[in-house]
Amino acid sequence: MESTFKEMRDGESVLDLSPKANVAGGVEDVYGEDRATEDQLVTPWTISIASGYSLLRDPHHNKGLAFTEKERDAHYLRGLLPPAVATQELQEKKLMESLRKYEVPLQRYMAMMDLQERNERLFYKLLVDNVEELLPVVYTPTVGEACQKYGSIFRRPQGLYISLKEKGKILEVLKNWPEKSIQVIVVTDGERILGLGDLGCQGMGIPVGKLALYTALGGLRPSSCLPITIDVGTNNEQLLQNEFYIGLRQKRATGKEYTDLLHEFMCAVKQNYGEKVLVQFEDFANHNAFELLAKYGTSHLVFNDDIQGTASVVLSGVVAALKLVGGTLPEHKFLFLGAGEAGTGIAELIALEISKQTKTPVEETRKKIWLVDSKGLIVSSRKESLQHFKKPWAHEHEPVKELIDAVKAIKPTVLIGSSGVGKTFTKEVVEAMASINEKPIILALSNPTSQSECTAEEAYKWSEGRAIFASGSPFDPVEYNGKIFVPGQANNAYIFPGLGLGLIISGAIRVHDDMLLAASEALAGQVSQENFDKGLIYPPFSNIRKISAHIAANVAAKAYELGVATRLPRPENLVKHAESCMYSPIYRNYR
Ligand SMILES: NC(=O)C1=CN([C@@H]2O[C@H](COP(=O)(O)OP(=O)(O)OC[C@H]3O[C@@H](n4cnc5c(N)ncnc54)[C@H](OP(=O)(O)O)[C@@H]3O)[C@@H](O)[C@H]2O)C=CC1
Ligand SMILES: CC(=O)C(=O)O
Ligand SMILES: [Mg+2]
Repeated sequence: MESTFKEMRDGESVLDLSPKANVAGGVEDVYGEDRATEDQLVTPWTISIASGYSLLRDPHHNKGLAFTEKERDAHYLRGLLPPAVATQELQEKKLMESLRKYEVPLQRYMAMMDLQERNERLFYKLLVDNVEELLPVVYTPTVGEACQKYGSIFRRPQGLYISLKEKGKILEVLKNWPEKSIQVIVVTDGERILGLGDLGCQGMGIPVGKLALYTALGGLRPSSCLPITIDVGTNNEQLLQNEFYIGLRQKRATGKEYTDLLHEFMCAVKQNYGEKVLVQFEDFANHNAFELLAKYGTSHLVFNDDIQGTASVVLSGVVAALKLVGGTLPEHKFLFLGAGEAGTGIAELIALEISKQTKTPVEETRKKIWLVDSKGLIVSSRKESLQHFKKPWAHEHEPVKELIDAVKAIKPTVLIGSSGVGKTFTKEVVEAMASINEKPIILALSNPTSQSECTAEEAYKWSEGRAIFASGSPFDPVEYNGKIFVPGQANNAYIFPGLGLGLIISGAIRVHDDMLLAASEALAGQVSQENFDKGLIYPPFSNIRKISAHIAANVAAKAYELGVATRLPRPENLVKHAESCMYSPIYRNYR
């Protein structure tokens, strides 16, 4: 059965620039943030959606026990629900209580995914209101375990799967997706999922999780977000042998077969959604990631979260840390363990910022930054055999094999872990940093928690409480010598939701490095004295929607300044505008 009813829906309206809806025809504008396009201002929203039993099974519109008596009458729900009517707040309380009873994180993840499938608004209400508690459930570290076990826990498909079988038909596949006005795509090919390696098709947990954050943290509409996994096979033998594996059972396609499929995908995306859809590359292996970004960066609105988002968040953390450790950015010296996407991406953005501050060529400012890969310190004698993204970091120095020797030789003030290998910041390494620096900055970025270069407790204990520490996955506060130390989370989740929102509200058609710097500056500007007093270099995630609005505003302002914004005229107050565009998960009233 189908009924026609009017609601103020989070349709194509949210990110349009038209004035607030005051729609004739009685649509209930109960929530201030609802917006409407100009068309809708003329024609009242009247949409036909399922009613009765099907309405209860439609996650976009289902409200469970929160359907009012009137709604139960109007939409054929009588008898399909028990008599009690609950508020969204009561539903939220009940769900949080039951989530907290699960002892196994993966059970919490599955409960959250079930909720997303059952009642989307309630899912986002929980996530927005309990972000610090639920981020580790829907995101790192638990999403890592979920991807590893994705086949076993698979119930209903989420997102779009594009495999080699769909070669030549990708446009048709995109058209199968039920939502038409897509604004952000997060796509992976599953080859480097967090620090867990090649998880093939099971990497889908990552685009799904990242896009949940786009909505909860950045206010993008759920219906405008599309998670995609491109399946070209996997080289993970364990998965290939696993009877529950959900992907293609073959080794990864490479070379022309791979690039042709990706090219067909990128062309189909532009053809189907236009040039203003943001494509976020996520967790590709570095041998493809840099090339894809370079190849499509000039023709599409693309962003690589691991290279660019991470760079922006880490630069922000380091700039904020200067308030605690003193000195200017150009006065600091950086050493990385890991010279891949994250490591070289961060290094390049720091070098760019120093270059802007000192008006020195970036070739010069790079000399303050050193990287160690699996073969040791990157030095000029290795230049010939290095991958292209490492070459700019091959400075004059004698070969050094071990990290500890590199720390002693380079004497960095900032040590950044981006290797994907856990426990590599040993006691000796942290002690060496603490002997060189009064307040060493130590960032263990690798995810999930098992791959963190060291724990928060180790960083504080081994540095005798002097380290300024942050990590990619969250750690609890640590008590050391009677003092509580609160570690921050240096994760690109601070940046991509706000950056994406800024690109969308300005209608940007390209991503530019200056936007990453603008995002970074906005984030650093949100760290309060109270945060600094606790040793934090990032603001708490509980303020993330406000933080995202500031990031979005800075990014949009840069887009207008660079002439790549297409939404005109430019709103005067971009922060307010960003806030007013954000999706609210509060239930709508139906009539
Ligand atoms: N906190 C955050 O927001 C983010 C965290 N990350 C995390 O960073 C990690 C790396 O990601 P990414 O840069 O994309 O991965 P890449 O594969 O691109 O790079 C990994 C780098 O680490 C080096 N490496 C591997 N093993 C060792 C070792 N034992 N000793 C020294 N170096 C080693 C590799 O060396 P070689 O080149 O010689 O193989 C390579 O240079 C992952 O765990 C990921 O989860 C990534 C993005 C964001
Ligand atoms: C956080 C993230 O993007 C990663 O670990 O890959
Ligand atoms: Mg990533």
